[in-house]
Amino acid sequence: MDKRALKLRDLVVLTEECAPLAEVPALDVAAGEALGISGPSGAGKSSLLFALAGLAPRMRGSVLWGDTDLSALGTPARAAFRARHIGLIFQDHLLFEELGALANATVVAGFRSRSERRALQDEAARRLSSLSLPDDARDVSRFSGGERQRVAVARALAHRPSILLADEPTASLDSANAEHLTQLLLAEAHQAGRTLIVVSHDPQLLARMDRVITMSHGVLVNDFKGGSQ
Ligand SMILES: Nc1ncnc2c1ncn2[C@@H]1O[C@H](COP(=O)(O)OP(=O)(O)OP(=O)(O)O)[C@@H](O)[C@H]1O
Repeated sequence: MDKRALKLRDLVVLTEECAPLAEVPALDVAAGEALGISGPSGAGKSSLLFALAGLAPRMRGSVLWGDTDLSALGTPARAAFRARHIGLIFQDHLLFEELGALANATVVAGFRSRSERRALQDEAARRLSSLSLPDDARDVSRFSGGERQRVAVARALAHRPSILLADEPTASLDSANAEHLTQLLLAEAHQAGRTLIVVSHDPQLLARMDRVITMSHGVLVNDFKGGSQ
């Protein structure tokens, strides 16, 4: 796995109609760092996270992951970069309801060669098992909220991405499961070297990040060092 630092310069995330959603003049995140994004509802946190994944409707400025500037890529190249380098945990999971856990966890297989697909399948199965999810044939539509969350986590990690982006990952979890997921995410950053960026309202999760930035009214207003454990 290669490691990817993030460098944002003069970033403005825009709607289709070119209205500003989030602005970040400059931000640097080291490879393997755990960054939290906090701020009130509607502050532009998810819009920023989507831009970091190359999913913003429009953007100006640069989003450099290592030497790749996402803002300079067209839609297919962004999708290919995402499939190879980014693991995404969405706020509402965004699973394919009619598919099982393993099929959901291997959705990027279409971007892979045959030999890579084998490795992806193996890693997805290993992740599902370590998250205590049986590899059964049930559609995920029949899964509980906590099980769905764990499928989303397995999917984000199955292709061994260098970048892990999570939107409110602990929002629907009880405190024990939230703590378990927090530990898992931090281990992915500090032990595996994945660059971790998490949007959250959860003060316990944010307190564990290496650094937290705060968004307000679509603008980055604060950037401070936290105390991860
Ligand atoms: N594609 C879009 N077109 C128009 N407006 C949008 C679009 N995406 C987001 N918005 C608006 O931009 C604002 C910021 O949304 P965003 O989801 O980034 O906020 P947030 O800080 O993540 O909020 P929350 O904490 O409630 O999830 C909101 O008012 C939202 O309705």
